[in-house]
Amino acid sequence: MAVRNIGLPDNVYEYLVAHSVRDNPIKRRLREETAKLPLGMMQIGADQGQFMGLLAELIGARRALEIGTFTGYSSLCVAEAMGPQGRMICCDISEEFTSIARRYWREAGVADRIDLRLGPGTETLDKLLAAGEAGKFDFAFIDADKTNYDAYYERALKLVRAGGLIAIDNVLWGGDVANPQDKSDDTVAIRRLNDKLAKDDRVTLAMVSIGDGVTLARKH
Ligand SMILES: C[S@@+](CC[C@H](N)C(=O)[O-])C[C@H]1O[C@@H](n2cnc3c(N)ncnc32)[C@H](O)[C@@H]1O
Repeated sequence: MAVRNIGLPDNVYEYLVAHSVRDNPIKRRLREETAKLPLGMMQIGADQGQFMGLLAELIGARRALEIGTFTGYSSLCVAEAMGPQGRMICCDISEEFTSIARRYWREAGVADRIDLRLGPGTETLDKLLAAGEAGKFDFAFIDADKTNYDAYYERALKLVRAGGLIAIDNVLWGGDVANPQDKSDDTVAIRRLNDKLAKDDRVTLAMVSIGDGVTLARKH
C-alpha cells in the first residue's frame, strides 16, 4: 500500500530539510525572527518555500502575485527563484508584518522585484483587474484570511494566464477540514473551496500534503 499520511515525525522532517533545503543566512534569519512573533506559525516552512521556488522556476514565472505576505518568507523564495527579470505584487493589510518583509527583501537584493500593496486583498485584486491585468500573471499564491479564499481564487483565476499556476495554502487546515463537527468560519470556507476545486474543470488540480496542505491549480 502506498504511504498515505502527512504527519512526519520531527526527526524525519529535519532529515528532509537537511537533505533538500538550499538555505542562505538571510532566509534563516527571517525564519528565526518570525518564529519569535506570537503569530510566527503563519510563516510557511523552509521546505515549502523551496517547493514554491521550484514551481515558479518550472513554469518560467516572470510575474507573480501573492495574497498574504506576512514577514515576507514565501515572497522572498518566489522572487529569488524568478531571478532579476521577475516581478511580484504582494498583498497584505499589515504595515507591521510587512515592514519586516521589506527589510529582508532589501537585504536579499529582491526589493526592486516586489511591489507591496497594503489593503484588503480583494480590493487590490479588483484594482488589478480594472487596470487590465487579467491573464498577465504566471503564478499566484493565496495565503491570507481564509474566509476570503474563494474570492481570492476567483480573482486569481482571472489574473493568471492560461497555463499559469495558482497555489493555495492551508487547504488541510491542520486536518480540521476532514472533521465534519468543525463548523468554524475558517474551516467551512476552506472546505467549501476544496469541494468546489475538486470538480472545477477550469483547472488541472493536485492537492499536496506539504506543510498544512497546498492545492496546485493550473489554469486551462
Ligand atoms: C498566513 S500569513 C501569510 C504567510 C506568508 N505567506 C509567509 O509564508 O510568510 C497571512 C497574512 O494575510 C494577511 N491578511 C489578513 N487578512 C487580509 C486581507 N483581508 N487582505 C490581505 N491580507 C490579509 C495577514 O496580515 C497576514 O500577514
